[in-house]
Amino acid sequence: MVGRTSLLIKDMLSARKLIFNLLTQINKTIHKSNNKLTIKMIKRAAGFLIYRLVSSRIEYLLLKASYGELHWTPPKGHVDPGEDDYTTALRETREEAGFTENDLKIYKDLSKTLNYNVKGKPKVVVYWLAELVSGRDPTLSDEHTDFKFVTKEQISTLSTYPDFLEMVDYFDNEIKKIHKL
Ligand SMILES: Nc1ncnc2c1ncn2[C@@H]1O[C@H](COP(=O)(O)OP(=O)(O)OP(=O)(O)OP(=O)(O)OC[C@H]2O[C@@H](n3cnc4c(N)ncnc43)[C@H](O)[C@@H]2O)[C@@H](O)[C@H]1O
Repeated sequence: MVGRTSLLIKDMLSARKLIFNLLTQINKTIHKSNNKLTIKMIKRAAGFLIYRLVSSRIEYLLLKASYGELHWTPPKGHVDPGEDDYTTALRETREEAGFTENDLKIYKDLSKTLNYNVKGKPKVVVYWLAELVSGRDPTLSDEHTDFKFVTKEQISTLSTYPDFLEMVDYFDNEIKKIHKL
């Protein structure tokens, strides 16, 4: 009896481990606290930190959301089921700013991933760096009411999230190397 019980417990533990691994693979996080397992869906989004050069000044594009806290972010949005991050970044940038690949020089090898919580749920956002080469202004959708091209210093008046500002710092240094500024 004792042997059968310990076998059963062993089976349950392996089953739990199997479920844990499977759920992790399908993009969920599992948190263990007070011996209880809770599962949180991870929201995933992708976009581009778009900059333009005006003489040798670097200016970044931010869009003002028409909902919620009316926050400012680069063009980005949720990854649809079956879509890869890069395709999402292109689609959302086209939908939110009207820019296609023809408007941009995309640095596919330069990307940053931000991890933060929205309403208690984890969110992952992948940004690639892209230069606006067409010189066009964005065409906004109804998700945004305004846009601004701002310098790195001015960004902190529109967004105060430390990880976002660190990312801008990182890209700013890369841009200076690319253009030998
Ligand atoms: N409150 C709301 N009311 C009505 N409709 C809504 C809504 N929120 C979303 N929607 C709908 O969802 C759609 C947007 O979807 P998408 O356009 O597909 O996705 P998104 O850009 O990732 O959404 P969002 O702007 O919410 O994301 P962010 O992480 O910047 O921002 C999400 C939150 O995280 C905060 N945040 C942003 N960056 C952060 C960071 N680095 N660290 C911590 N928090 C951050 C923001 O301030 C914001 O509070 C809209 O069309 C709208 O219909």
